[in-house]
Amino acid sequence: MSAHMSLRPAGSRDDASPIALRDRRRISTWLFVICFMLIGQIALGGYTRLTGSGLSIMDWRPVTGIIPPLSHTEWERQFALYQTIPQYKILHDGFGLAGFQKIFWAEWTHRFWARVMSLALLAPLVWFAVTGALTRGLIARLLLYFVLGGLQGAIGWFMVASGFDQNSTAVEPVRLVLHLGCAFALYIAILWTALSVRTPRAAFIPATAAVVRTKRLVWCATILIGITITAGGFTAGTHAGFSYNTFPLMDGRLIPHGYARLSPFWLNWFENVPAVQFDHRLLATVTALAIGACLFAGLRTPQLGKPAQDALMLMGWAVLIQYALGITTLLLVVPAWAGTVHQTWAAVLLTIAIVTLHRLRGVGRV
Ligand code: HEM
Repeated sequence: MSAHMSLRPAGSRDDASPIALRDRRRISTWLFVICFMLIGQIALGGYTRLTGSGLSIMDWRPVTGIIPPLSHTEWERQFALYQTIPQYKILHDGFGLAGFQKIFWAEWTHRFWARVMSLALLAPLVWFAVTGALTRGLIARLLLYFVLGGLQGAIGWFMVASGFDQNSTAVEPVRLVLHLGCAFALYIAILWTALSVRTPRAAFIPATAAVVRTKRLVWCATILIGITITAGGFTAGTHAGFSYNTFPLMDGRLIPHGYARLSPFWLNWFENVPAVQFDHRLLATVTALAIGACLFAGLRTPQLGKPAQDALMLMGWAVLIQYALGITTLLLVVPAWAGTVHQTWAAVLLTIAIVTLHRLRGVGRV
């Protein structure tokens, strides 16, 4: 927050925002909590997928589904349903009711957390709206996020349903990526709103050539993070992390044998395991280099100001950690903990990139 704003008494309105300062703090803190909960949900989603738990609840009851089985008969009914799908026979055959309950609770917790989040968004939204703390524009935007959250639940079900098919033992990779991509898109939107409510007035940064170049680089790096995350979704969806468990070579070669096995060529990027894994490695490397370029340009440009430079430094550390987590996941052949941390840290890296872009909003703006 700028010194200009902090000099104003609590409850006063800043020129750039019709919302009172005290309310802005409360509203943005609430939205940051939602963001934090969303990162938790991304982690839970990763854990559910990596433990093979995602197909354990075979019906979709958005409201009453909050109640887990309460009797032995109901547990048996749910288990019997699960035993009819191919995944049970291939992945979990003979694991008994206790084994089923374990995977059930993972999926149930993922769905439960989604319901808790929707309440955590709706209840304060109604309160803030009724007490006049929100502008009409913000109410409309937050209601839209609520609806999109519901849609995300429906997309989740659309993904899960693809795993019940008689010919499949897992969900369709494209649907997995859709579910993951929409989660990240909604997360970015809520985070951006939270940041903008907290700091409606962007700090002025002179639009020198070096500043403009750095901002463009940060945009490129952020888009690359998004593309690498999508490629990570296909890596997870096709189970590509379970082969070629060496780095940097894949089966002794830089570009794996059989990269272009499928025809038409573009199909390899989505369905061909060696190509999918190679692409994710390559994109991750290009992303890390792009962030390195942002740092190189940004740290030599004092006009950017300390907040933007600090964010750039964090981005550098975050991508190094993410790269190392990716290699760890691969070399250890995707244990649930490593895959979950790798997926969750992708959200942290994206968060830092969005915060950096937000701090660069004021380039050329007086
Ligand atoms: C900027 C760097 C990176 C980003 C943003 C990133 C992002 C992601 C994401 C989001 C996923 C999970 C997608 C999902 O669960 O649906 C994933 C999966 C994966 N990534 Fe990365 N990744 C990066 C670097 C790397 C590197 C360097 C490697 C290894 C060389 C790697 C190996 C893997 C593997 C093996 C999986 C599949 C794990 C599984 O089945 O759960 N990643 N990545």
